[in-house]
Amino acid sequence: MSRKFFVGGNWKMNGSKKIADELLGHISRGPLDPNVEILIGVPAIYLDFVKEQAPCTVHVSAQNCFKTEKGAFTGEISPSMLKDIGVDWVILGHSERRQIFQETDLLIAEKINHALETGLSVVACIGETLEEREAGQTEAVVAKQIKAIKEKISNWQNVVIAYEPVWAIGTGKTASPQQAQEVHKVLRKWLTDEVSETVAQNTRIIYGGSVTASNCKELAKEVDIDGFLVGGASLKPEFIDIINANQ
Ligand SMILES: O=C(CO)COP(=O)(O)O
Repeated sequence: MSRKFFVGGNWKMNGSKKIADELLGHISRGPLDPNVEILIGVPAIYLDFVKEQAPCTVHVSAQNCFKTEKGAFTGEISPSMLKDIGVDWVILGHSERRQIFQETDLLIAEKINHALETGLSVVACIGETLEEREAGQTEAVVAKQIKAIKEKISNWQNVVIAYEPVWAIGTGKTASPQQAQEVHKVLRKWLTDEVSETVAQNTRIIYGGSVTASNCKELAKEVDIDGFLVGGASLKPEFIDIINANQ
């Protein structure tokens, strides 16, 4: 199994130049496990600033982008603009985009396709709400979300899947290692059945939702958890401990 552990920090709409300097300071001082691929998802306005200073081993990522190269789409940024400033990654389909900005499965899939075609790598987020979980629909919901993506893309090589149950995001209520593993396993089986065994074995499936320094080690032990997408704790020094969860 060759999946490199992957830890992303999603700053969401937080930070300032001063805070970015501080966070980059923590990351630069490390120590960072060399066997971990690291990403920071930065507000678009600070991408250039952060890119200038981040260690070259850390991927600097956008948190969103649109589905076309250019045009009359006021307020949007395109994958080719990201490439133009040297940003090679984007987080797409985050539940906050889905819920607050009403992004649909189809729009997200189109964005992922265009980002990949432009040469970006993508962290593609999926996950069920509390209501859906309580109704026993978790597997059906994540299958529907991943299917929408599959229908628009042909190459999974530059895709990391982030399973982020909505009820665990920003709530302090982490999925237990067993709960997370169960869904990751379902997703890997889905990839085996619907895409290929190779894609299933090679695609990282990372977990997000109230990951902290104190719960990351237990989560990291699960066979199908290949890393994390971290919100709140990525704005704190403990992000380094989460990067090093496997040590
Ligand atoms: O949404 C998340 C990462 O994208 C998770 O956020 P929290 O870690 O703050 O729960």
